[in-house]
Amino acid sequence: MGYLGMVIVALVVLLVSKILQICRIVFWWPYAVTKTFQQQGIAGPPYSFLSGSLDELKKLRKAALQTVLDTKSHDITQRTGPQYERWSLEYGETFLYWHGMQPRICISDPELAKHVLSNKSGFYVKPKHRPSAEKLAGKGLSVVNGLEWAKRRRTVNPAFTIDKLKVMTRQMAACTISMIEEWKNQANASEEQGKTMEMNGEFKKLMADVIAHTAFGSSFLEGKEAFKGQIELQKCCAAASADIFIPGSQYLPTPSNIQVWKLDRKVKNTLRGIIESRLKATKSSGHYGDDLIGVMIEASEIVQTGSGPKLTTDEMVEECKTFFFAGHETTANSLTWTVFLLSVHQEWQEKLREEIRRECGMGIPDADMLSKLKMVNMVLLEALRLYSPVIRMVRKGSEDSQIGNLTIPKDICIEIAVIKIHRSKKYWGEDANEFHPLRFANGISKAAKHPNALLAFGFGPRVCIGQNFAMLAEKMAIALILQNFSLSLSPEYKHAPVDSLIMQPQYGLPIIIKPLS
Ligand code: HEM
Repeated sequence: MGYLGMVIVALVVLLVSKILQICRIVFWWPYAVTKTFQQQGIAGPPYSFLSGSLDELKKLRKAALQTVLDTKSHDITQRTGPQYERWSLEYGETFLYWHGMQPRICISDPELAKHVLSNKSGFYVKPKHRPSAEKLAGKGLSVVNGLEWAKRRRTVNPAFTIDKLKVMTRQMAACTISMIEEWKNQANASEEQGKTMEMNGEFKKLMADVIAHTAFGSSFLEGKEAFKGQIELQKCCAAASADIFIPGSQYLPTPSNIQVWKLDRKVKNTLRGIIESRLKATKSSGHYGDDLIGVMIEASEIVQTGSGPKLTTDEMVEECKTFFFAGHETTANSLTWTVFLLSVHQEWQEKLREEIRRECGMGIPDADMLSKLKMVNMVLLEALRLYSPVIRMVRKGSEDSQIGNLTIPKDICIEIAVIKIHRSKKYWGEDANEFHPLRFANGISKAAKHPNALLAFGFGPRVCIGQNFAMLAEKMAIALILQNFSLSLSPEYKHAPVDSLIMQPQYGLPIIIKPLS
């Protein structure tokens, strides 16, 4: 056989092995996975070629989006996670479905969730995001695994110490006061009795402001510019996440990819600019600053003395993106749902106002005063339970593993249905779908029949690093708002929570605000 013949044979062998590999993934793998779980008594919606269960999922979501719920009903799973209701009814509490080509075991038991999230044996890692989602969240703390994750967590942790949070509380107050002043101007200029404001938009602006100030200090204006780009990216990614993903398609110059590339470049360049000018300023002043980039630069400087983890400028850029991605929409929406609940349950609005006046008077609250607002805390937790911004968490076993009675082969994703755990009657009682903040009177671990039934901030080593920050920012906002305004739900409001990566009100939250004398 000549040289050309050998090349042709090699190419044919390569082609055949590739075809076999694709057939294995596309045909054999779904069959084998389904069989493995059937043998363990686990069923689920049937697998369709390439799209898995996504077509059915899309249909369920589309139908759910047409509905509007009763304002007083907090039983929202039918709208925000219709697949959980339908599939657990048809196939049982634990079921298998296909997120495209990716098999997912869906669990809704807090003990199983605890096992996965505590990750004691290091088995369960965060699965790789689709490339579009990676552009959004960055390749920062919330997505990396293993040693890289440990290094990032160690580096960013000092940004959330009590001392740093106290400094940040003052910035939170300043941002919230500027929002309140604007509301007062608008309410006073309004000829009606009370002014209608769309709260979800207001709280997104507020949280962008708070995070820009706490992350970038004096460079907050440039920071806000970067975040604007990231909000645009989020819209592109939310649209892409429901579609089938074809590996490699992210490199094709399609109009949506080109838009994502441009936005990503803009966000990164702006953040790089902020970090580089801070590096220069730090060299001349010797001060790092109390904000996130100050903390990260300080951590990188320690490196040069050889005793700590090094973070490059690009890694810092990724962490800034993560900080915004993980903290902005979550906190803004958590605040939105709290205000919604306080407008529906007027008696609680009164109770909180009394507590705020008692502990903080009419002055600007500080971190110590905020820590005394027990009832505000309970209401925030109940809002996080009923309207958890993060409705699911996903992990992947890097080895075969055992969860309860189930053997889960390596590479199968485990989806924790937070929304279902949060309203399980088995753990929360018959009033699981009702607003009852006093269930948290003795703390989170005593509120339900399982100490870890509240998973709004996750659990285990990867628990939300910003949870104290978020609770402080929310308490500050609630305290200042209730000191100054009474809130009632506008008749225009449509109760339509939607899962758009983060749970939010589909048509916003119009609230009538009346200044208090
Ligand atoms: C009410 C507001 C918030 C909610 C409900 C929330 C929820 C969560 C949840 C559920 C996780 C765990 C995800 C998982 O295990 O898969 C998480 C992780 C994370 N959160 Fe939050 N979060 C909030 C606010 C914030 C804020 C304000 C920040 C930053 C300022 C932040 C930064 C992060 C980061 C960096 C992670 C990843 C931690 C790691 O993987 O080590 N979050 N958050």
